[in-house]
Amino acid sequence: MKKIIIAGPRGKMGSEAIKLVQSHEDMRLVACIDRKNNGKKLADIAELPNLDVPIYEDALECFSEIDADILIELTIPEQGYKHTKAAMEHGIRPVVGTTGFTEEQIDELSWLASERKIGCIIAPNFAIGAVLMMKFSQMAAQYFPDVDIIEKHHDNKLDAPSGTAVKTAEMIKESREYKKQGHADEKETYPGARGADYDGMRIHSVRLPGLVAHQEVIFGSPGQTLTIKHDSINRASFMEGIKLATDKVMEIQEVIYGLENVL
Ligand SMILES: NC(=O)C1=CN([C@@H]2O[C@H](COP(=O)(O)OP(=O)(O)OC[C@H]3O[C@@H](n4cnc5c(N)ncnc54)[C@H](O)[C@@H]3O)[C@@H](O)[C@H]2O)C=CC1
Ligand SMILES: O=C(O)C1=N[C@H](C(=O)O)C[C@H](O)C1
Repeated sequence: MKKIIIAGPRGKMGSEAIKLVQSHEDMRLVACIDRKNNGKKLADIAELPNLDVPIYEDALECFSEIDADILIELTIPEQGYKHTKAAMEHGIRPVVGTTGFTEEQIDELSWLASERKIGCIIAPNFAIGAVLMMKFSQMAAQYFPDVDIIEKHHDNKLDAPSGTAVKTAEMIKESREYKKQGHADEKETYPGARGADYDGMRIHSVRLPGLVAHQEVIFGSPGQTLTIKHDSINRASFMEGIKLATDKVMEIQEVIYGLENVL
């Protein structure tokens, strides 16, 4: 039985993750970390399930008092990093969905995990379809070095580009020969028109109400284009990946960055 703490229980992902834990007999929710409601139980909060599970505002207090195996981290970048680091320092294995961590932060967490010999999984996207979209894009980039990534999300998203777009670009970089795209003399009439530059390829972030999480990777070469596209139409799409990660994180003693390394 894996004892689980969820950070961000009132969020769109956190509330879905509570349902995930409740629906599996090999997992038990033992606490939540929220930015308010300290000392209350989940059952005291109208929008949360009727569970006798304590809520902590202070992650350190939670990790010291609660006997847990895994932290499922689904909050915001700055806080998520602190929670992840502190969890490992308390012997609790993080499964991190929160995006927006810097490369340096991921390196720091990798070092900590190796030193403490504790597992941690950081996955910018837990949807299996999104992982396949990234893998297919990595394959295609071998033959099509000209590529634009267009990610589209709801307008409550804090980080841009999305964690998925960053991971896609990193994976493409591994198989694509460097190329600075577009016209050598091109100029932006309005700054940002050509998107973010990652290793010569372009990333565009769309933020609109009504969207959930969507990405298109468009490749072009003379006379043809190839589009690889994935849509999450609701947050249930991420739950199978979170479940896989909670199983895997118990077996490893390092940071795994990306669900493609778990499947
Ligand atoms: N890896 C993946 O597959 C996915 C990752 N995400 C990421 O997960 C994170 C959460 O996404 P959503 O649930 O959509 O956002 P949300 O805005 O609905 O929820 C975030 C929650 O974090 C809570 N929070 C903020 N500061 C906190 C603190 N100091 N302590 C505890 N809780 C705090 C907020 O109260 C809120 O309930 C984001 O970073 C998002 O990019 C989202 C969807 C899928
Ligand atoms: O904030 C979101 O919603 C999502 N965030 C992740 C990201 O940044 O890639 C995963 C998914 O796209 C949903």
